[in-house]
Formats: sequence, structure tokens, C-alpha cells
Amino acid sequence: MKKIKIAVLISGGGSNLQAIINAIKAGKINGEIKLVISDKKDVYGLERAKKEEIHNFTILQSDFSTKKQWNQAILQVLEDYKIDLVLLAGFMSILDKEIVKAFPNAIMNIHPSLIPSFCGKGYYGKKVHQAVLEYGVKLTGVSVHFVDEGADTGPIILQEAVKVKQEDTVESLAQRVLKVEHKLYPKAVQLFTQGKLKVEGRKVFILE
Ligand SMILES: Nc1nc2c(c(=O)[nH]1)N[C@@H](CN(C=O)c1ccc(C(=O)N[C@@H](CCC(=O)O)C(=O)O)cc1)CN2
Ligand SMILES: NCC(=O)N[C@@H]1O[C@H](COP(=O)([O-])[O-])[C@@H](O)[C@H]1O
Repeated sequence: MKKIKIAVLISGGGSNLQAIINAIKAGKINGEIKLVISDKKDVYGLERAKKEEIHNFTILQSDFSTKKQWNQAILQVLEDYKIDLVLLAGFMSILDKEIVKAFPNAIMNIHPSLIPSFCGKGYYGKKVHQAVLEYGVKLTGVSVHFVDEGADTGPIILQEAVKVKQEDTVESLAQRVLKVEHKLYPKAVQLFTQGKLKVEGRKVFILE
């Protein structure tokens, strides 16, 4: 079966990128990461890509006059590489509608909370876990969703809950949530490559 062409967009350490790399190596995903794009310079995620000899680009918003031109630059690379599936993995910029429309239900994102809680503009990275601890919820978790024009508003593919412990710090909670992310994201990608994800409006049905 033809391997899907995957691009991964990062902004930092790339632990979710590594989880996808590892899952492909383990034969769990029928795909190939053709491209890694970072919107930040010198992040460790780029080192992970280089180690695997994956083509990688740093595309900085500061190099463009407008955010629209920056989005266009990203879209151009994705089209040049004939990408089938875009994975946002610790990616911290909101993509505009041009990119979203170019890849209908073919851009995924992973978010470290149970959407629709603790998500949207301003909720990223450790800020999410900080808000979770400050609110005092007993359950948080991980959400994998298709990307639409809003921030974390796209149809939800998979979710898994993570208990919040009384003694948790942002760091301890982040580490426990990351472990679930590294399991859930590859599972969502695998379902996509198997053609088992059917989107109807806001709902994602997983076909047996
Ligand atoms: N069109 C979309 N683009 C992106 C989505 C999405 O759902 N739709 N998800 C985000 C990832 N994300 C949460 O999962 C997220 C990332 C960043 C922000 C945010 O508020 N960012 C700040 C800037 C932060 C920075 O540049 O360091 C902002 O936009 O002011 C919220 C949610 C990826 N893209
Ligand atoms: N809103 C997006 C967001 O907060 N993404 C989060 O950034 C962290 C670092 O990812 P990484 O280790 O894969 O770079 C991960 O927890 C990911 O869920």
C-alpha cells in the first residue's frame, strides 16, 4: 500500500515528532515523514529531524512582512513536497485559512488538555498545565483533533484522560501528559493512514 507523505510542524523540543518517527520505524504507521518545518530557530526538534536525515526548514514569521506571507511560504513548501498529512506537534502559531483549506481534514494537532477545556488562544505548552493546576480540576488529558481555522476548535479524533495528583507540579503533570501524547498521536496517524477516520460535521467516526 502506498505510504502517505507526512509533514510535521514544530516550534520546540519535538518529542511528539520523535514519537511519530519511532512509530514509523516500528512499522506502526504506513507513512513517511518527508518534511519538518519549524517556526523557531535552533530548536531541538530540528536536531531530531537532522539525525533522521529528514528534510527540514526553519520558516520564521520575522522574515516576512506579514503573517499571510509567512503562511504562504509554509503552504508552498507543503505543496512542493506533495504532502498528504500535516501534523502540528508542539507548533505554537495559528495557521491561517489558506493552509487549512488546502488540506481539508488532513491537518492534525495534539493538545495537552481535554478540549474544549483549557484550549484556544493563549493556551499552549506549560501554560495549559498551569491553568489546569490553578483551576483545581481532577482530570486533564490529551486531545488529538483535525485543524480548522479556529484555535483547537476542529473535530476531535481521539482523547484520553489523565488524573491530576494533589502533589502535581507543572513539570510532573506535563511529563505524565506527554507520555499519553506519545501514545495517542501515533494511534491517530495510524487510523488516518488506514482510512478509518470519517468526519461528519463536528464528529469524527472511527471505522472498524
Ligand atoms: N488554524 C489552527 N492553527 C493551529 C491550531 C489550530 O487548532 N488551528 N493549533 C495550534 C496549536 N495550539 C494548541 O493546540 C495553540 C498554539 C498556540 C496558541 C497561541 O495562543 N499562540 C500565541 C503565540 C505563541 C507563540 O508564538 O509563541 C498566539 O497566537 O498569540 C494557541 C493554541 C497550532 N496552530
Ligand atoms: N497548543 C499546542 C501545545 O500546547 N502543544 C504542546 O506542546 C508540548 C511540546 O510538544 P513537543 O515536545 O512535541 O515539542 C506538548 O505537550 C504539546 O501537546
